[in-house]
Amino acid sequence: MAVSFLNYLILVIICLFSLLCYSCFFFKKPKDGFELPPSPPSLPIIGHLHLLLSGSTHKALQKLSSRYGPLFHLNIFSVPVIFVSSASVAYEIFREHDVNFSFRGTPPIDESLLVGSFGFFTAPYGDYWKFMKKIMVTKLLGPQALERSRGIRDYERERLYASLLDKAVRNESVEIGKEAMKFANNIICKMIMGRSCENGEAERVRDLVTKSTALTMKIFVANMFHKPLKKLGIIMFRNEIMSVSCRFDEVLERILEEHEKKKDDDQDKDLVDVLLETCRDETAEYRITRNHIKSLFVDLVIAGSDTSRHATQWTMAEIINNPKVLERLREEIGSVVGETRLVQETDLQNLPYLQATVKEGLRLHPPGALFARSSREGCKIRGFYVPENTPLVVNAYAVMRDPDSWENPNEFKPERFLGFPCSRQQDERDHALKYIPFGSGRRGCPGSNLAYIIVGTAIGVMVQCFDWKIKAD
Ligand code: HEM
Repeated sequence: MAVSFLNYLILVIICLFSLLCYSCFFFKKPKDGFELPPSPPSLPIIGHLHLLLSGSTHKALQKLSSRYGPLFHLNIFSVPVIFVSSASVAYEIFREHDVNFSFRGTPPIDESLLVGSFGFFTAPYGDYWKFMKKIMVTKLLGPQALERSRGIRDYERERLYASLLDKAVRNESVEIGKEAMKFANNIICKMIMGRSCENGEAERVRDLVTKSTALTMKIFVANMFHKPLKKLGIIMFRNEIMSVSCRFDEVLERILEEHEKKKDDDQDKDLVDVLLETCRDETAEYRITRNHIKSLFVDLVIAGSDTSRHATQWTMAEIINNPKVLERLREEIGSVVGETRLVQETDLQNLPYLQATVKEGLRLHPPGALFARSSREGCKIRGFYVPENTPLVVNAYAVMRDPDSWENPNEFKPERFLGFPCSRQQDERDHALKYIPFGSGRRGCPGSNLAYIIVGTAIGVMVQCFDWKIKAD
């Protein structure tokens, strides 16, 4: 459905482009002596656009990389986009050009709370990003902040167990994705806005996260084409994106007002309280507005909920299809936790095989299979030229299935993450470079520790307490 709509839209764009002189959209020519990375033959006007329209873009791009190498480019109309598909090229970029690629390009719709210009995700690497990252780590995602919010996750873990038990007793089928989404979303909402989440707001937010996730492809397309199309006065998918943004705005305005009504001497401050204080503080290192707070909230729930859902769902599917893995997980949990209590997040450090299983699930099925950056300045990679302001997409799916880096890359083998008998540190370093489900460098995911806890405990509970069988359609 989404693809046919896209096809229609692409046709409209092609017509527009053929009517207009598009030479003004051409990127600067490569610097003397250096060429762009290799590229497949392209079609007139649309360039390689058709290659990106398959259902599984990351797989289509992986195929192209086996033909054109780990660093190649595609032209979308006349805009070159660079693609990275091997651990060694990704390593070169994150180690030698990390600052230059710590940008994500300009957002398609400035005023939107969804990937707009107030957001953290889209913020250029600079003062605002550094200021918000510090608050995010100290108040939400760093080790001490995670320790303070453990009670929230314990409560949600019990609720997950109760919900699964209820269905099991009634012999009902379970949609793992739905349960995992609810679990992750409740945790993230409560960690950010504390009690306000209890008045049914979490459900409304979850519904909006689902709508935003469904918009992902359109946002990606809007992002790619907004530069040339803006010149024509066209902003793609504007109405749909703004409709979700406005609904987020309504929910979030209510939450902010509720926080403002709270007494000042309330010691129990959540992230929203801290950000509202910063908003009022005229001497703050960086002056933020209500829109910055709302956009950060939107970024965090979108970045954290659906990714955790995806990881839990796929890892459980692999476990159910690999009975030996399931058996070993049960044995490990049984020997560490026993049968009289529910597995909890403090157990995770003593459950290496469960941790390895989650890592392997993320390797084979990364929720962020493609993540995008943009070059601030022109630079040289592997002898090729990458012009300034050029989108660069890292294919984490291809990097983590690269046969040069992984033995039997398409097999689900959690054992590959179990300790390294000799020269441990060097092996661990090598692993870190080719294992990028959370990206890498300055703009790498700040929520990876929380994600491991959410996915690890959800899978722990599902494996410890229930038998699973795939329902035939
Ligand atoms: C399994 C779960 C998750 C996966 C696979 C994942 C993956 C990613 C990836 C691939 C990126 C882009 C990294 C890059 O450009 O190098 C990212 C960015 C980000 N993630 Fe996650 N993520 C997950 C969970 C979370 C959670 C739980 C949160 C917080 C609640 C979160 C917050 C963010 C933020 C704020 C960014 C933007 C970082 C920046 O631009 O500086 N993520 N994530």
